[in-house]
Amino acid sequence: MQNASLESVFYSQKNHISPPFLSPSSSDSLFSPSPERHRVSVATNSGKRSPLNRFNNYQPALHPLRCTVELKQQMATEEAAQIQDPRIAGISSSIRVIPDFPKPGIMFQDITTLLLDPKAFKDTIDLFVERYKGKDISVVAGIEARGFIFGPPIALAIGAKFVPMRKPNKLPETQKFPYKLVSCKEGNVIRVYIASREVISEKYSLEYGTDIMEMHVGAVQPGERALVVDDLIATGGTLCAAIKLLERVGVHVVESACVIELKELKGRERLVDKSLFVLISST
Ligand SMILES: O=P(O)(O)OC[C@H]1O[C@H](OP(=O)(O)OP(=O)(O)O)[C@H](O)[C@@H]1O
Ligand SMILES: Nc1ncnc2[nH]cnc12
Repeated sequence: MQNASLESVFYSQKNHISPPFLSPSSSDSLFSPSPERHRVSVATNSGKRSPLNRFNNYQPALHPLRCTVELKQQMATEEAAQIQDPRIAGISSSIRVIPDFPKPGIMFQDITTLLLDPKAFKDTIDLFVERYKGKDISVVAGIEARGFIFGPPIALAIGAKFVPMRKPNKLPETQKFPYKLVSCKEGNVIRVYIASREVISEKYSLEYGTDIMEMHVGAVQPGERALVVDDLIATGGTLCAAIKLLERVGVHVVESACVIELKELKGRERLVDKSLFVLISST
């Protein structure tokens, strides 16, 4: 079997960059059980790295749920089949890492340098589009702020609408009927305030703080199939909040897609059985 040689391609790279990865725990029908599922092309890893790029310790992305004795053999086979796409090295080397931003101890993954590189940016969008085109996804939900950069071009290319998942108090709410007048027993008219149902919110925790995410309820319909897009998964709190918001209004989240995964923060574990696809994974 060609596993040995493929593994050596994987592990001998100086720039250990993980291949695109689909959580096998996904019960979704995004991909048919055909060989297409893990189709990728051979890695050359020839892209030049920026001196500021600290993504220097990559390894193949493994889903924690896969780490059982029973699945070891299957894992080895699947990992060997996940040959890197040559475009990923260029994308990885275009990302800058800023130490101690926004707080001491945080290695900030800055995708603005990826955006300055048209090839890396296009390759990033293309890799996602190739994965999601024809998968019956009607909603791409992008997370503020950096999900607003990657989400819209993916949505346009796959023929889906784009729904922004915003920071609090940014989405306009309908204020037309903030209350209704109701007669009570005594014949008095009282004012009953109605919570606006235009925007729903989820509070969540981050690597460096907490935040609230909001979505317009009417933007999506129950039963729609959504892809959640962001630049990066760290602790997974942000993606969890986005998935919760969509599921609260009856949307089926097919998968979440990020450019970067910070594996050491174990966000994938927090997603439990929700499928996650990333282009680049760091340890
Ligand atoms: O997996 P998590 O621990 O939840 O972190 C990931 C989130 O953190 C970053 O956004 P940030 O909250 O810094 O907001 P910004 O994009 O508006 O700067 C990043 O763009 C993700 O959205
Ligand atoms: N290290 C990091 N770099 C960029 N965005 C982040 N969001 C959470 N952690 C981050």
